[in-house]
Amino acid sequence: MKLHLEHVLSHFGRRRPNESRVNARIESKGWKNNVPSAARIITKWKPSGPIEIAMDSEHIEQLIYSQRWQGLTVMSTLEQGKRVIATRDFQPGEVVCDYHGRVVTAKEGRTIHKTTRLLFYKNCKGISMCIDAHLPKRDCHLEKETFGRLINHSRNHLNLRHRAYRMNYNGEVKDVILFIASKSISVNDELLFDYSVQRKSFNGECLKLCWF
Ligand SMILES: C[S@@+](CC[C@H](N)C(=O)[O-])C[C@H]1O[C@@H](n2cnc3c(N)ncnc32)[C@H](O)[C@@H]1O
Repeated sequence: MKLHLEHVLSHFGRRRPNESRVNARIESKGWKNNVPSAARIITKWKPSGPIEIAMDSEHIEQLIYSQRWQGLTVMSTLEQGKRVIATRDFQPGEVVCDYHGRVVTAKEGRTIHKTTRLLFYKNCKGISMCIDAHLPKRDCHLEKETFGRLINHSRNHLNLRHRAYRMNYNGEVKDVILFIASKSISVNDELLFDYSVQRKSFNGECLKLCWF
């Protein structure tokens, strides 16, 4: 029983599964005896293993591809526009969602348009790159607006950290930005990350922003 439990827990190392995923995993293994219930496995689950392991996870790959990240909803307020709100708890270290868009060089990113919804990062070779998420929907999931591009900024109250990883995505090795919970996130908490810009960034343009 313990071995089965540990096996399933490690399979879902960085993202809490739902019951149907746990049951599918158990079924795929063909176990007949000493099988813990899906509910027990989910209760025992906590983020485990190096985050790099999540990159080999079919579970995370499917969530990125389908954008069916559960546990999140979008709400709007007049002052802050759209905001991404948690509808379930997330534990520190859990993958919450990704920043989804077209991967371009940072140079290209700076020339396309000067709006927000561009996330600049360095890839594993140290090259400056950019995820361009200005389009609300991507070819790969036309019916879904992605969550990552709607997450607001906070330096002092952030609950997500973001980092670029390489992973197999739709048959290719690609850069993917994952948002990981940096602290416990409770139901109704707004998701927030640090955009890594300062009030004086962009020649002081941010000084004028009331939300900054
Ligand atoms: C990536 S979008 C985030 C989603 C955005 N709220 C929306 O309605 O689409 C970035 C824009 O959101 C707004 N924003 C970001 N963080 C904010 C905050 N802490 N308070 C108010 N507005 C914020 C700014 O207008 C910023 O240009």
